[in-house]
Amino acid sequence: MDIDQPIATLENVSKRFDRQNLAIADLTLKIYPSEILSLVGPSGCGKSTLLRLISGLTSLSSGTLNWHNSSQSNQLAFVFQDAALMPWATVWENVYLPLKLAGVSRKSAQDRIQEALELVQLEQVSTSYPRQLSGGMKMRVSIARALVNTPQVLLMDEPFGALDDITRTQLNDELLNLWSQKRWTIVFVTHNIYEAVYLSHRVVVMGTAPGRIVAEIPINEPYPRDSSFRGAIAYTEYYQQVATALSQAITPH
Ligand SMILES: Nc1ncnc2c1ncn2[C@@H]1O[C@H](COP(=O)(O)OP(=O)(O)OP(=O)(O)O)[C@@H](O)[C@H]1O
Repeated sequence: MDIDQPIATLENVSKRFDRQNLAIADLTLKIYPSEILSLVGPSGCGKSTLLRLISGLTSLSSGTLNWHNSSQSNQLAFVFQDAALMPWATVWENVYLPLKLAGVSRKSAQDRIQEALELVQLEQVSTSYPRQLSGGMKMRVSIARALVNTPQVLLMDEPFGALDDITRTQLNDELLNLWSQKRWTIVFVTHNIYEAVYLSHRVVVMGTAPGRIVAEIPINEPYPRDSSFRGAIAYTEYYQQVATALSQAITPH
């Protein structure tokens, strides 16, 4: 695949929920293969709406969304902040759910579930129930459930927003480690600037009223990234760049 060619292009996209509420206005964005793209912005600027537009869960009011290889639009997986696991079902059963819904038998699903659980290092707890797991482990189950369908594009809506800082840092590292193996395209919504800088090739800063892009900040730091990046001056400088763009984002234009 040509990495200079976007896999998806949103052009002049707007989303209006009702007459008063223009959630997103005239937004243009290209998404490239295997990139990690973060969306940051003040509450209500339309980050989740944009993710839902990309996923096709919400329809555009105007503009276009093109998947340049039509099969890619079918290979999306969503991860939400709330792990949303079935409490009465084991880890294995929770990860099996998308395959079950797709009509895959338990026997045929076995290997894929095993691989997904190994990826997030949960194969030891496959027979545990969600109540027996920590918040970080629940989120890993949620990620395994997204990965079991072998998506090409992961849409993640504040997946680590409810976790403590140490667990978040750990899961950021695990996500990058998984990404280096699988090279999905990831669109990642977060309120945490450090997280956005650490993970991303590109941080897209959105502003409110109406929801729009105010800055795109490339993070020109090679992968693999680790704690040495977190301690680097460049990390703080990127943080400042994003923070400055964000402070402009909340000023009406
Ligand atoms: N289903 C809906 N019906 C009506 N309005 C909606 C709907 N979904 C979102 N909105 C509105 O669209 C705007 C953008 O909301 P959205 O949830 O996308 O913002 P956000 O940037 O993700 O916010 P947060 O950071 O608080 O999660 C808000 O004004 C919100 O009230």
